[in-house]
Amino acid sequence: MIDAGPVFYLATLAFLLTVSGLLSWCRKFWDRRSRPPLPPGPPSFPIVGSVLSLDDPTRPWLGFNVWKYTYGDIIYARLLSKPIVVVNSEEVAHDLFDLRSAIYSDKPRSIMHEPFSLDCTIGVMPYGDRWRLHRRIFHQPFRRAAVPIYYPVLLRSAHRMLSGFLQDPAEYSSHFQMFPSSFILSTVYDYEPKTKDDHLVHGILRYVELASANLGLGAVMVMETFPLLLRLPTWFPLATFKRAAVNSSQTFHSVKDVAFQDVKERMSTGRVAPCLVADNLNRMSGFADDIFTEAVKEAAFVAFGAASETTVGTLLVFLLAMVLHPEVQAKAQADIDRVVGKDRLPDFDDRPALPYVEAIMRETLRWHPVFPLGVPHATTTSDIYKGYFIPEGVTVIANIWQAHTTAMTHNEKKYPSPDEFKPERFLHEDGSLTSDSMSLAFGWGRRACVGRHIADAALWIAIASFLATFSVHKALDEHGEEIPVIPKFSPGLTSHPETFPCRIVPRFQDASLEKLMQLTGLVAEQL
Ligand code: HEM
Repeated sequence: MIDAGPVFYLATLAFLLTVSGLLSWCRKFWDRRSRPPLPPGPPSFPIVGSVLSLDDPTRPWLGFNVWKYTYGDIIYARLLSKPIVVVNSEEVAHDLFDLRSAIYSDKPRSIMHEPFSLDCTIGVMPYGDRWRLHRRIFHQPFRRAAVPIYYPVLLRSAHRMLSGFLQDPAEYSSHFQMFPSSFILSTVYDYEPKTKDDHLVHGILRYVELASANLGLGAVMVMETFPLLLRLPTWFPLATFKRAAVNSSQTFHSVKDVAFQDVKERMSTGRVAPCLVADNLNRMSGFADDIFTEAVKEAAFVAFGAASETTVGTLLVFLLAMVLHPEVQAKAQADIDRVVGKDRLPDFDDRPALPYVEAIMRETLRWHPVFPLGVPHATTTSDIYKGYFIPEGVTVIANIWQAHTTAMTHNEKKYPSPDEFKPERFLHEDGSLTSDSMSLAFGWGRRACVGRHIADAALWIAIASFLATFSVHKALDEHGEEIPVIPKFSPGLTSHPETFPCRIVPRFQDASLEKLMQLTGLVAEQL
């Protein structure tokens, strides 16, 4: 008779586990043998994956460029435990994200999203019905045809930014920051913040700071590797991360609810200009269900974060380029003076007559894109591309920076001398604009930036207004000598120039606030 004691059960369990382990290994082995190879890539080691092959893991795009010369335009690697596919050419990016968008429009999952309420933000939402709903909510107010409605708001926001430069030129970053804060809150909530200490700006910025301070690559990797850390109670001494998550999530929900409610109340008295919240609620004509209402609240809150860092970063790149290239600045200013004159400031009607200013904007987006690696996508199913196997669920990164810079290597005619700031590359010999509108900087396919039309209008008016009224020069030391500017860029998902010394000087006559008010038409309370 068989003794069915504990030893027997343990032995049977061990046997079954071994057999199932062997079967699963055999299946994986067979799958691997029967499918095409993965794209080539750097060696991968246990735990760290291919991280050691990157010279500077905080600026991975530089390492991806180096990989390109060995492994080509499509690379497979592992960053710690995350498998990634790096796309290193515009052609491959177009093939995958545009032409196969049904497969390449998902976003990588992370256990960090939900604790910080990032699961409510469209940019990292999985490809599916919830994302579609959010995308429609954004598309309605920010589609190309709707953007001219916001021209007055964009002009006002740009003019208020100019008054900031006049009053305190050294604080240029914070004036650039105020510009998107002002136009995005107007276009989303019909709300114009008066100062940078405004309660709504403050609340949203607080959330953005909390989330970005705690969601660095290192922290994410640690949490992904040891997910139990997320279960620590908030009172636990080492649970600072958990406390930050609770804090940021509370901020997210309370600020989004209050701001939304404010618009609804004003709508009931008919005092709301066109904006994301009102347009979407009007579209539902009183039939908005809870899911839709919540999605509008979330999308409205998220718009600020999406618009703010990208717009500020791009304007900082513009300012840096002007300091380094006074000849470009002077040429643009001569054009503006000729077309607009000195008695008024540029407006959107002047845009077609100012191709050189347009070319400066495109070159700014090309020279140093704020998303050097775009925003990563993921695959919904496996795929085979150019004979390589692309696994399901893999993170797919478009090396936008690479697509810009090494276009020289692959297409000498497109962006020769890519490190140089040359707006002329976007102009024909007769001075008219080429068809290259630098759409690359806004991503690809179904997940491409849904705010790109308003971003385009905002960047243009900010650049044109600045050049019309101010010049930026290198700062001077105590001997009157120019202080050299050595460009340094921040690491991270978004990258922008670190603060640099410069002198911003007015170029309009009687450079006073009164004169600026005359030129802009702003009244004292709007400054
Ligand atoms: C200089 C300005 C901007 C740049 C360079 C920029 C760039 C980008 C990029 C590269 C993406 C990711 C695309 C992808 O996943 O392939 C993105 C997504 C997005 N952008 Fe922008 N953006 C800018 C301004 C704005 C503005 C003003 C808004 C205003 C609402 C906005 C809203 C969004 C949203 C909601 C997404 C997520 C789209 C989705 O996942 O479906 N962006 N942007």
